[in-house]
Amino acid sequence: MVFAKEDVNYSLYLVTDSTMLPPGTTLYSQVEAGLKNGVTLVQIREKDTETGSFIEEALDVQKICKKYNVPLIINDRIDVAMAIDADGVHVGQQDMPIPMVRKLLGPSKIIGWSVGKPSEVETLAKWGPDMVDYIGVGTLFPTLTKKNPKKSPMGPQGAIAVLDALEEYKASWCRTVGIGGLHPDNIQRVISQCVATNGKRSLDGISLVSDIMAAPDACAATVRLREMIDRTKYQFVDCELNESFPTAVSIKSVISQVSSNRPLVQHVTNKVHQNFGANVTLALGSSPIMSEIQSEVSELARIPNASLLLNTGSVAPIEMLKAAINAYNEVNRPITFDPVGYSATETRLCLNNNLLTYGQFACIKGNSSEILFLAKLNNDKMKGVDAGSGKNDDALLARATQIVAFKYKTIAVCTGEHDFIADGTFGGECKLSSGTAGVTAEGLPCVMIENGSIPIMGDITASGCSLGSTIASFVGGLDPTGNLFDAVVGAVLLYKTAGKLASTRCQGSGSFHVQLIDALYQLFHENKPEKWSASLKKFN
Ligand SMILES: Cc1ncc(COP(=O)(O)OP(=O)(O)O)c(N)n1
Ligand SMILES: Cc1nc(C(=O)O)sc1CCOP(=O)(O)O
Ligand SMILES: [Mg+2]
Repeated sequence: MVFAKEDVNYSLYLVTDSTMLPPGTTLYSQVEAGLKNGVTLVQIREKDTETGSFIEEALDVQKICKKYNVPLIINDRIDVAMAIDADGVHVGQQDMPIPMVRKLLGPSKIIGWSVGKPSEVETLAKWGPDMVDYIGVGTLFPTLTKKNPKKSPMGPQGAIAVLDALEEYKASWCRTVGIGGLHPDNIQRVISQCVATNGKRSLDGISLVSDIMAAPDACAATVRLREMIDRTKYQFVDCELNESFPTAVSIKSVISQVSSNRPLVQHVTNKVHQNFGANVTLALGSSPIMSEIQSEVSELARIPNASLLLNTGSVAPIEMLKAAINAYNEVNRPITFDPVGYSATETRLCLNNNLLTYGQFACIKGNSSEILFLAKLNNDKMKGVDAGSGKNDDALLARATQIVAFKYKTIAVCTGEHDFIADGTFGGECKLSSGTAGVTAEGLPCVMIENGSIPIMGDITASGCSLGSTIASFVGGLDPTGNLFDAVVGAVLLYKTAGKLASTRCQGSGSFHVQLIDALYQLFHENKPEKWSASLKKFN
């Protein structure tokens, strides 16, 4: 049987490995369980099997695939693929060159190629549409399955670079599957985030080994994977993600929800911010906990209305930070991410990029330098952890905010004299192949908040960090019917109004600290957003 290439369904692509079979299972039982429950493509990959046995196994797997009308791909071994008339092969950068593979297999067979960087896309584009039919984009996340890996994990941002290259080199025929460390806890985020910058394509499928091959119940594992892949809504927080334009009424509602729900706001943050952040949180009717204890993050995340503020000025070990991200993502509780001093040092850059790859954030907040760098629009080394030197125009900052929101499918906040807030969540929509239907960063909802400059804000410690506390309180206090964008915008409007009010009441930076907490407390409990001095306008 020859499968028409355009009919190949890459959505759930099982790659076999008999070295990880649980007791009581076989290569065939795992493959059949997968095929029965939604696997759409199979690759036999048995790196430690002699040729004779490999052919026998391949023939038996082929029989099962035929029962389910699913194509069979052979890993590495073109000779075996020819010998059993398989539907195609998958080769990597160190295997037989693609043009030779195509010459041996002929035009109708499916050829897959491992791709880890844009330059390899340029090569396949030069070969043209008759060579590579799909690419395995990886290694996305760390995995123990592939022995002596030659590539370090690329994360969703690395996959985006590969998708962008496919668009740049106009390789429209080439399909894509993500591979490497894919499991139910990250599949939806991968489908949601791995979108070409032009919005015109996302991954065509999820390819994996251990989640099925090592599963004691491969049927249940496949059912769960299939359900995750087919879900077109990535509800990473239990509140509304639909597009909104915040109003005084909607922000009033947010504050009422925060006030009645009294969220627990776990601060993992720098020492300078801890005390002031706790007092800001209390002023906002919320309950702070400054815990960096790894063993309790799961319990804290499960407390009703829990919210995590992850400020990477913290000195907590990265294992604790990752455990916190996992814990809150696992229960769909919001994480506000503040990549303090994002690029000030190599250490911070590496840490922040590692964490950005590791989890889904409800909000990413930064000053203009951090946001510009995250958006790759400004490679200037930052001056310390304060905003970089030089004045950036509003259009540039708005665009940078939209780019960050799009890249991480989050609410992005850029703070400065004017604040910019962009919503890149797409209402939680996530789909294989079609990307964001051509919607790009520039098309994202973006608002600008003005309130005149408040120079004294820069004369106290933790003023920027404490906006993070405010955002984390607001997003944590939402009801399930509350709107995430409303909460973030409301938090920034309140914080800026309080800063302006405090600056008129204080005698200097010392009293400004106190006045800022008083102003936050007063404005929050009054809950009259229509009277706030900070103004909001649509930036696009
Ligand atoms: C779907 C898919 N993607 C990538 C690979 C890796 O292939 P390769 O780089 O050739 O490494 P080995 O699998 O041969 O170890 C794959 N097999 N399938
Ligand atoms: C076969 C393979 N190729 C990879 C690549 O990056 O090219 S990663 C990988 C193994 C993936 O196994 P698991 O789903 O168990 O993480
Ligand atoms: Mg190979």
